[in-house]
Amino acid sequence: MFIYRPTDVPSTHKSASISWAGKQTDTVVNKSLSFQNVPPQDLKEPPKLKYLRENGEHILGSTDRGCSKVILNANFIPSNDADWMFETLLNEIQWKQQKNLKYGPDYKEPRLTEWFSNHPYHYSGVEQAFNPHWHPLLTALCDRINQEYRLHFNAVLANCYRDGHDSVDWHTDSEPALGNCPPIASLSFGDTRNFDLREIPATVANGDFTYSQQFRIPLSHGTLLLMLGATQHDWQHRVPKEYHDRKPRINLTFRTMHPSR
Ligand SMILES: O=C(O)CCC(=O)C(=O)O
Ligand SMILES: [Fe+2]
Repeated sequence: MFIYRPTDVPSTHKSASISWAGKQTDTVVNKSLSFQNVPPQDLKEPPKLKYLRENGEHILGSTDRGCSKVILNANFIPSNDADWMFETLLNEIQWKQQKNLKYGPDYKEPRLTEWFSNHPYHYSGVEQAFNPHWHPLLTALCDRINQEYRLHFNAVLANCYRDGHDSVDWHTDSEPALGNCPPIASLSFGDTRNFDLREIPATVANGDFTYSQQFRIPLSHGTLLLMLGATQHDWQHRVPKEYHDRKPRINLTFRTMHPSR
């Protein structure tokens, strides 16, 4: 790509002397226009949003912290089981709308949540009290994920998105209590919603994500997504609001709490 800039170019012609108001002028300068090549960094195109839809492991990227990757399993819960699980969780969890003090004293999160763990959880302006009263279905799902993927989850944040206006903004799940490079398992039920990931630039100081790699993963009924390696340090994620109607969706994010940290 080129950028158009006018430049002063001395005439290469042996110009005839020009007389103006009785005076001779010897130098003729042509105001001409030329195209100059501009250094590539000014012209970088923002990377295109890439969709991840295939089951299996996807490497997002790698930094000195290590590799960031996700594992997608859209068949983790067959749809007939996912149907009754969704209804059970929708009806039997004590959903509440939390305040998020990061955005002001009266700001309420645009979704409903409930936290299950022997420990309280504090994340970006929200305080979830400890709640050891796990729903038996959550215990069963946590045990199954721990066994199949050899993980040690002991906490779950349940999210309910009532419609397309509910969302969660860009964030990482990297609170100190989750330890270094925490694995997170996310299990979805109900309507499909987009799950976006964007790379945190090495120089994040100005908060400019224009040139960050970005992935979009549509998460459907019964889908398990594991976020592993350095994903919580090097990538942010969100569930954006939708312009079209969406039916309710429940998402369970399983985490490992290390209370001593
Ligand atoms: O709903 C989702 O898929 C993501 C939820 C999430 O990022 C969170 O609870 O931290
Ligand atoms: Fe998250």
